[in-house]
Parts: sequence; C-alpha cells; structure tokens
Amino acid sequence: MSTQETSIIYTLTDEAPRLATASFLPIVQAFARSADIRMQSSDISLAARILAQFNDSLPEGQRVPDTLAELGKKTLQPDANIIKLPNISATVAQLKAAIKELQGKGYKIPDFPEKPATDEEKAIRARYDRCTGSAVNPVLRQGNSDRRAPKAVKEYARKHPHKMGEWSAASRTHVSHMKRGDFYNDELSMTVHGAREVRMELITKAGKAIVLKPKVALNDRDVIDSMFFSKKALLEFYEEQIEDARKTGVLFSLHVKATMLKISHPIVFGHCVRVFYKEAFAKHAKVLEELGVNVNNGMVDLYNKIAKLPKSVQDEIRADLHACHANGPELAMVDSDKGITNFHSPNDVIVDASMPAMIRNGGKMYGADGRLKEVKAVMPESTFARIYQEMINFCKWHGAFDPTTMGTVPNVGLMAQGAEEYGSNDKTFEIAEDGTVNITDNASGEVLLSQQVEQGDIWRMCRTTDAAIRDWVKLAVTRARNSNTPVVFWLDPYRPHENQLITKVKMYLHEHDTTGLQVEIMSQVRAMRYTLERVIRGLDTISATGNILRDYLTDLFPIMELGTSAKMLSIVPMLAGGGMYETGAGGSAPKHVEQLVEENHLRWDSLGEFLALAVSLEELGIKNQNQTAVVLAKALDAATGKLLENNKSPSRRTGELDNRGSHFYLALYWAQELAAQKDDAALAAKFAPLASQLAENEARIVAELNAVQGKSVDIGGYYLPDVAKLDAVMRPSATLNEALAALK
Ligand SMILES: NC(=O)C1=CN([C@@H]2O[C@H](COP(=O)(O)OP(=O)(O)OC[C@H]3O[C@@H](n4cnc5c(N)ncnc54)[C@H](OP(=O)(O)O)[C@@H]3O)[C@@H](O)[C@H]2O)C=CC1
Ligand SMILES: O=C(O)CCC(=O)C(=O)O
Ligand SMILES: [Mg+2]
Repeated sequence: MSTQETSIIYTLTDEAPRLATASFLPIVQAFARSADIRMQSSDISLAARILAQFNDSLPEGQRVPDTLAELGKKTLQPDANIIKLPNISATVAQLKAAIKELQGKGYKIPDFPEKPATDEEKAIRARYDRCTGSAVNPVLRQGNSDRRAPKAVKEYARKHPHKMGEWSAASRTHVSHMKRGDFYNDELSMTVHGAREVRMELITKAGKAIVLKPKVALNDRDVIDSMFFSKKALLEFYEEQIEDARKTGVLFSLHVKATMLKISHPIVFGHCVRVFYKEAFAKHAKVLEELGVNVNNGMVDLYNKIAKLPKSVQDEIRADLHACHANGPELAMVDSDKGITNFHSPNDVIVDASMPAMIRNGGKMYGADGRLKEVKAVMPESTFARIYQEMINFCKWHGAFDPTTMGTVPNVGLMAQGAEEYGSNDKTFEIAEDGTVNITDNASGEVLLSQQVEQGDIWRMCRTTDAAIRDWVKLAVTRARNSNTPVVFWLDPYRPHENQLITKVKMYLHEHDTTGLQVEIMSQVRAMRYTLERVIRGLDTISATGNILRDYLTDLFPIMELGTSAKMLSIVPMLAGGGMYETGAGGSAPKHVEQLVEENHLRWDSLGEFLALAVSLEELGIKNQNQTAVVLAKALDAATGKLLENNKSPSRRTGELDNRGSHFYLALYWAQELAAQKDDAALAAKFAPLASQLAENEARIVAELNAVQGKSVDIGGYYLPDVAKLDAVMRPSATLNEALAALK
C-alpha cells in the first residue's frame, strides 16, 4: 500500500447529479481511504459560482472561494485528476431564479440588472454574465475529448435494448437549414505564420474604426476563421420555414445550442420568436419595449414581465399571441401538459439532446395535444445540420436502428484550448452598423481576414490552436490502434476552416505509425453515411471530429445505441498531463429533481460516475505507483459490470429501486470484488467484513431505501440545497450508513 496521500477532485454541481452525489460520494470516500486517496470535493454549482462573483462585497461569513477559477488552474498541472459531473448551463431565467433563492437565504447579492444603465449596474451585469451559459466546461476542458461506450455497457444494451420508435419511408420529418447567409457560407480561414497579437474591428461605412476586441494572442500555426450570420437572410429563412410548416402541416421546431454558443444562438433564437409572433409583437411593441421584454431569453421572459400588467392588458396580449398560434404552424412542445412550447426558453431544446430524442422517436415530437407528430426541425446554421438530415434519410430508407445489433461509434473530439466555435463567445459580436470587420495584426497593421457585414449580423472569429490539433490527431490514432477500429476524420474540404484542418491532419498523421490502421478523411455527410452503413452491419467506427460534432455525435450515437448518453465514458486527457473524467455525455436532468421533491424517488443513473471513477482511480494508481488504487479500479469495473448484469440500475418508477438503491448495490459488489481479489491480501481482508455485512443486510437496506419513497421531501432549496437536509434525504438507510462508517 502506498504511504503518500493523493487526491481526486470530485465536483459538486447542480440538479440531479448534485442529489446523486449526496448519496454516492460518502461511499467513494469510504472506499478511497483504503488506498490513501483523499476525495476532495469542489463546489462549482451555479449558486457557488454566483456567490464567488461577489466575494468582494459579501459580508465575511457569506464569502466562498472562486472554486471554478482554482479548478481551472488545477487543469494546467500534470497531477490534475478531476471527476466532473454535469452542471447547469444557466439561462437568464435560471440565473434570476438562483439569485432570488440566494437572496431569500440572506445572501447580500444584488438584483440582476435587466437594462444596466449606470457603470455600477453594468459592472454587476458583467459579473452575472459570467455565470450564464456554458461557463464551466470551457474552463476545465484543457484537453481533447475521448468519449465511448465501454464494452460492458454496449453488451448490456445489446441484451436489453431500449425502445425505438418506428420510421416510415413516407415520413415528412426533415431538417431545414439556410442555404446562404449563415456561418458556413462565405467563411474565411487561414493558418497564422508566426506568433502575433491581433485585434478585431468594425470599419463603418463612414470610415470609423470600432474596436470589437483589442487583443487576442495567437501562436505560430494556429488556425483562425472569420464568419458571419446575415440577419436579413436569417429573417427571410424563418418566414419561409414557418410558412412551409404551416402549409404542409408538420410541427415547427427550432433547435439551437444557446448554452455553449451563448452570444450568437440566443440572438438566432430571438429572431425566430419575433418572426413567429410578429403580428402580436407589432401590435404591443410599445408596452413590450417599456417592460424590457427580450425574447432572446425565450417567451418565459415575456410571460414573466407581462405578469406585472393589469389583467385586461395581459389577456389582450395573450389572445394576440394565441392568434399567432392559430394562424401559424403547430409548435413542437417541450411540455404539452404545461403548455410549454419550443419557444419558451432558448436552452430548453438543445440540439445535441433534442435531435437524437426526435430521431429515436421515429422522427416525431409532441404537439400541443400531447400526440407525437412529424416535424420540421429548423436548425438555421447549415454547417452541422446536414448530418441530421443524412441520418433521417438513412432511417427512412433502412428503418429504425436496432440496438441489439448495431455497431458503436466512439468519438475523438477536437476540444482543447477553446477549439473552434465553442471557444468563440468572447470573439462573437452583434454588428452595430454596416461596414467591414477586419482581423488585424496589432504590430504590423496587416489585415489578415476581412468581411463585409450589415447591421444586425452576427460576426465571430474562431481560433483553433496548432497544439490542440496535433494532440487530437495523436489521440485519434492512439484510440484507433488501441481499439483496432477504423477512424474517420469528419472534415469538409468545401469549408475553408476544415480545409485548413485537412492539411494539418495529413501532416500530423505522418508523426505516427499508422501501418495497418484504417484512417479516412471524409466530409460530414459522406462520413455519416459511411458510418451508418457500417453501424447497421454491426461494425464500429471512430469519429474524429471538431468541437461541435464532438458534442452532437456523443449524444446522437449513444442515444441510438444505449438509449442515453449518460452511460458514456468521457475522458479528457489534458494537454498538461492531468486527466479529467466527465460523467457521461449528457446534462443534469432537471426533471429528475421534480420527481425527487414530489415523490422522493431519484431516477438518475450514476453509471457515468461509476465509469469515470474507475478510470480516475486507475490513472492515479499508475501515475503514483499506488497499486491499491489500481486494484480498487479493477474491482469497481467488475462491480459495475455485475450491477448491469443483475439489473440494479435505477428504475423510473417511484417505489422501486432508485439512485440510492443502485449505489448500495455498487457498494456491495465493489466490496465483494475487493474481498475476493488476490492481488492485495490486506485490502481483501479489510473489505471482507463490509462485503458480508452488506450482503447479510441486503433486504433490510433495500427496504429502508424504498420505504421512504412516495412522499414529498424538502431539500431546502433548488440551486443551493441545504446540505444537512439533502444528506438526510439521500442517505436514509441507517444500516448502510453504519456499515460504511465502520470501514476504517
Ligand atoms: N457536461 C455538462 O455539464 C452538460 C450540461 N448540460 C446542461 O444540463 C442541463 C440539462 O440539459 P438537458 O438538455 O435537459 O439534457 P439532459 O441530458 O440533462 O436530460 C435529458 C434527458 O436525458 C435523460 N438523462 C440524462 N442523464 C441521465 C442520467 N444520468 N440518468 C438517467 N437519465 C438521464 C433524462 O431522461 P428522463 O427524464 O426521460 O429520465 C433527461 O430528462 C442544461 O442546463 C444543460 O445545459 C447539458 C449537457 C452536458
Ligand atoms: O457545457 C455545456 O453546456 C454542455 C456541454 C455538452 O453538451 C457536451 O459536452 O456534451
Ligand atoms: Mg452535449
């Protein structure tokens, strides 16, 4: 056994994963102690991040450290070992709700300034803006991404397939995207020669230079892109698509990624809402303006703000909005029971999760009457929308995928150092007036890239570092070699950015021995078709993609193959040498919290946590010559396999085994595996009593865990639950708690 204590950082996040952690982390802490590993928690929840923004003004007892910044620094150290659970990427509505909850708990934080006017309000708003959207993952993801379904999980899905909706060749479901005027068209891209600093500026028609961003430092050989979204073309596109959906009688559904693309996509979303409700918005323009309604934040913003008006005025606005529904196409619903449409909030229908769910349902989404219907899925930006149309074409021809036979599609994603679009939020701007946007070398004044834009267009610069690309190619080759699987780089030679990447991929492939490996480069649509032809023949294919497709494909294929992306292994080998182990490829499942609070049943599946923890322990063991950690990891993997085999994953139904029960079984199997293994006799002896105690008390513990279900519970808050209350709710079995406490 090693004598030096090492640590694994386990993140505390939000919603369902935060609840699950209250039950699971104490188990992990008890087991890890035996290998001298300290499980250190790090609170990066939305609530903690908000409070950290006001450290300088909060009274002494209310200050919290800026854990996200600290964790960000940690990712740059070679010994980083972080288990990262999904967190909320907050909308403005969620942020405001969190602020209200914190204020209600006595935290002296300011209100959210809707329309900041004074310098002080602007400064407060800037702090709050740091908490919205995908504020966590880009800070921590200091490496490329390796996501795949572990063998045991894939085998389980083959034996116990989830339900798939039927596809008909006559389905009218389709994807609509722009054919001109979006980021894909007219993009410019180049590889920079020599490290330099550039600025971005808008030169107006009158010749005035408005600096958009004064300084971005680039390294030698980085790839930079300049691209814009034409507001005019976007509005025309929406008009056509709304009318087409109305005429043809399919649901209208808008799919954006407003969390990650938190500057551009809320604007893209807001334009659609305004076009859809244009008559009502025109009629009530004055009052909506006075209220400061901003539907870039969704219709929820409008409904919240009109609630202050006299009832008669509210009724009139609502009636006019309803008239737009009556005269327009039917909208896809997020929650038909509660009348929540696709336009409610820009973060409700996120491309990566929503498109696969629709395809898994046979190409259907819910209408207002709660029935499944064919859809026009509107994804304005064509760059990646086309892959979904290709999959839909395939399903219409071939029928639904069969999880019992289909191959698997792991992903190696280019993600490090804010790669591509997902790193562009600080370089994205809504253009104030017509002119030219230039990316200009600060030292020489040379204009590197230049584009004509109009007022209201969305312009952005993306940057992808050479180091990230080089590491991505290495990771793709390593994964192909280790799993003996063909790898396809999804790169489109007709897109300037990807054309730059093709040159680099070809160059960096020469740094590796690729003898005997099948390595291909194909445009996205061809790559999708090629991969799907293999998938239906049971063949596996690694997709090596850019950052957005990493995100999209690691929900899309797992949702087809496994029913959910929560069961993925998601590893980020950091460029600095450390590792981050993300728990699954999905989000924080807000609906699960509702069920826990109302019925004290948590259906969250922690399989992603189990898988991540095993890799984290193994890595730590190898790096620190801590054999005990390696034994713990091996036993955990075996226990996870047994949990799947014995069907001890959480049920969706209240009264049956839930998240807490699955944690108990994991602890039981893990202890049994440790007691039975022969590699470390001292460890076996230590865990033998726990294994028998848990086995003997199985019925009692399960009864204690299930008995509490069926009644509502109080966890003392949504964004900042009360730790004592949460622990009490999530650890209701005294027998299990005592057994764990006895493990020294
Ligand atoms: N890595 C990260 O930090 C990520 C964060 N997010 C954020 O998470 C939030 C919620 O996102 P949303 O789009 O609703 O997507 P989610 O992935 O959270 O939820 C979609 C559905 O997937 C199922 N699901 C997801 N994870 C699990 C699990 N572990 N066990 C069982 N079922 C699961 C649930 O289905 P059912 O309810 O039918 O059981 C859930 O309702 C947003 O704020 C989003 O931005 C999103 C992606 C990644
Ligand atoms: O950070 C986020 O908002 C979501 C990230 C995501 O969807 C993913 O990485 O799969
Ligand atoms: Mg995703």
